[in-house]
Amino acid sequence: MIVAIDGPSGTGKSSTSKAVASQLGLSYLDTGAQYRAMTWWMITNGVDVNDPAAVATAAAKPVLVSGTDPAGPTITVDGADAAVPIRTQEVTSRVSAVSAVPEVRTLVTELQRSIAAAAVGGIVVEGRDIGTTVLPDADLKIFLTASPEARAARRSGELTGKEAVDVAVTRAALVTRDAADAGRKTSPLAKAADAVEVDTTDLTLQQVIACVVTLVEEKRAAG
Ligand SMILES: Nc1ncnc2c1ncn2[C@@H]1O[C@H](COP(=O)(O)OP(=O)(O)OP(=O)(O)O)[C@@H](O)[C@H]1O
Ligand SMILES: Nc1ccn([C@H]2C[C@H](O)[C@@H](COP(=O)(O)O)O2)c(=O)n1
Repeated sequence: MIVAIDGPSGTGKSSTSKAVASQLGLSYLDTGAQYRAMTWWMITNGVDVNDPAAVATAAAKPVLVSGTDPAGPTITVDGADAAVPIRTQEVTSRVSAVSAVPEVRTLVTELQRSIAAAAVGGIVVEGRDIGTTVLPDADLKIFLTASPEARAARRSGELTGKEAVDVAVTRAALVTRDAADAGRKTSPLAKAADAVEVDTTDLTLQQVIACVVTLVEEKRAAG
């Protein structure tokens, strides 16, 4: 059972995918974490992320390793734990530029396919182009959506103290990132023609998880 979950930022892909994978005994892959890890490596190694040729030349250098246990997914770069540094604002603001470079996408897509092929018990893979490009033969494809207002409110709720930013600022940042991800030439953020769209705006996370679990079980029963 291969489940592809795509959608814009903050629609609940990671939370839903991890919970669904845990409940159903499947592996879990966060492909956004891989693009973030690539971006972090570029920044750390002084590569100009706004220079696609420089990014393309460097893309094969970092060794990315993803752990696929949904109870504790991991990501390392050249053996170093990258789980925390890939979530900084600096990485978030630069990841769309790095992930738009075709050479980066070719390498990361190959890695994702090899991880999915090795997950003999099945896997939930979440990202932007999983149903359209990475795993077009996935058994089930889901495309999560939510209004920009709902997504910004969710994201702002995660930040406290010094980190806290205005909801309007969060909304503007995620709309800008979605536009870059949907507008790039190579495997943009898109809904596959055969994906089931789930609008999560007015659903709780538990309702979204239950909905996706039901869709997977229906697919298994049919299949
Ligand atoms: N249906 C929901 N209702 C309320 N909050 C939700 C819902 N789904 C997810 N959340 C919360 O919204 C935030 C973003 O969720 P999550 O990280 O799963 O989204 P995402 O689509 O993976 O985002 P990104 O693509 O930016 O990584 C989290 O704090 C999560 O707990
Ligand atoms: N399959 C994917 C997954 C992610 N990306 C890019 C675009 C996102 O802005 C960025 C970070 O993803 P997130 O951690 O927010 O899910 O990575 C992509 O191009 N393709």
